[in-house]
Amino acid sequence: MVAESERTFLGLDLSTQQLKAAVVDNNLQIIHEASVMFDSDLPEFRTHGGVLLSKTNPNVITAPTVMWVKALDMLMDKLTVSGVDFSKTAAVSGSAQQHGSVFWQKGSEKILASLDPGQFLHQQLASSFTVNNSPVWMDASTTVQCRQLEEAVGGALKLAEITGSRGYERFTGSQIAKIAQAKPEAYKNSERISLVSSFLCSLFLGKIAPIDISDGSGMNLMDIRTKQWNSQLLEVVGDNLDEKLGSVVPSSTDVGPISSYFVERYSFDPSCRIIACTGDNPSSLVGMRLNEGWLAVSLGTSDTVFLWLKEPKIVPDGHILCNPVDPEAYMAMLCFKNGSLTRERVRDSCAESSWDIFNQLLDSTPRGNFGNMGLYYDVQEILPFLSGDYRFNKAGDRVAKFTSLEVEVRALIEGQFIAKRAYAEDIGFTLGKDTKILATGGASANKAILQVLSDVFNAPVYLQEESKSAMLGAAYQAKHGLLGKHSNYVEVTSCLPPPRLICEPYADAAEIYEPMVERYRKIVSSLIK
Ligand SMILES: O=C(CO)[C@@H](O)[C@H](O)CF
Repeated sequence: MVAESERTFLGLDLSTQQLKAAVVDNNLQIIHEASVMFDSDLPEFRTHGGVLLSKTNPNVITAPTVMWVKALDMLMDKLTVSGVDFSKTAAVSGSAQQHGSVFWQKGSEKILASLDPGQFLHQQLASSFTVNNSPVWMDASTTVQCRQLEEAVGGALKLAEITGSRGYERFTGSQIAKIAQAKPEAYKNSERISLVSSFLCSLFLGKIAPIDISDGSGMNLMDIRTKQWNSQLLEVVGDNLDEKLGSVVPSSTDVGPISSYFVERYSFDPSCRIIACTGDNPSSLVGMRLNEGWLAVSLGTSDTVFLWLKEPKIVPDGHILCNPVDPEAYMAMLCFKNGSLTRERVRDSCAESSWDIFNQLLDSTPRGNFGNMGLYYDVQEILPFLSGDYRFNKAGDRVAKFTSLEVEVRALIEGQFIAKRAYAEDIGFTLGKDTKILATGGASANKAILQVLSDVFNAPVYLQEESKSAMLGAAYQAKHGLLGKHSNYVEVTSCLPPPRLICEPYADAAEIYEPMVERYRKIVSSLIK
């Protein structure tokens, strides 16, 4: 057994474009990192952005399962060469792209349990999959199967109420249903079906690992309240699916000792424990150390709002997942497709493509923007389901353009954050005096934008420096899971520096933005109908 002060934790993130890992010390400080980029480090698989695009159907998007296995072989060698002493690793956990699925060939569990430490994993597992190219989250070819799942339980809202989301093409239930319908032999010969996260866990465990409740919430198959598979939905998807999926476990579950393969090949201590792996978004919540009362806003190409919820409220286009650190709580994900690309479009058209000019224009207009409001969508938005630009003046009339560049810039930023607040409140987030906002993602470097975020939510905004929140969340989860039930995730991560306070709301923020949120809701309902 490794001494507490000496022990380390290994966290991995099997994302769309790469497999990366961090080794952290007992104080959760990174001491080693490595990554394998699928496209450039494994060119023999000929992926683009880590995936394969079908030549016949642009909606069919997969990834070679064995590529992920070979990437782990390479990653472990990179970590070994960089001097990692795996004998000190007390626990391992991982995160992975959500919704993807891995179909294990009959007999593969026996192979996993008796791997030869003298050979690479990929050499021994090359024939262990009935579906060689795993469906991944970018696939959009399962609309028929989405409707089948919705009809099975009484409609889209009912499916959302049971599983946390209405039917989505990328969700695993529809993907498995498509395999069962289009490749019945492959489905029949699959002894187990994993998510990408539980597949990664299986490689370290030396047997098929259970699906965790948080990533399991992204399948349209699991009841998020009972944490059990919904039998009506499993029946619609395929025969004996419950046996193929196995039972789910809480996300910080210690699922067993590390496989002897890793002990003998990489000198892990046999006492090293494997903690359940989970989806990249739940793992990001862990890595951001999100807690009750906090709301995280990831400002990237698309914007994502992460919420910690005590109880779920269902909105037709939000995602409710079981919480990865507190199995009695929930988390929500609200995805807004029109994020940084739309901010850049307005920057280019109003501010000569300069963020400095953009920020000057933003700072030169008052909070509330003289009563003007705007909604800007370059691509079909999810929340709300709209595309195009919509501008409204103080009188509430829709106008083709605003009177000044400054008004346009502020209308964009206020409109984006007012939408986020409206949907966060709709899904059950209660804004109060203890509310704190955690900003992350590329645009969180812009303080002028964060000030508007703070004013709209009437809450202080903190900055999450770390951009690798999913991978670090896995490393933190490894320690949290090892310490087991007695451990409190807040205490486990209390050794880390607190997020940095960036800005606080102006005193008039509440009186200005509360009416604007209500006005936003009225505008959207008038546009949607
Ligand atoms: O589909 C998603 C979440 O629902 C994506 O964030 C994937 O998890 C990215 F890998």
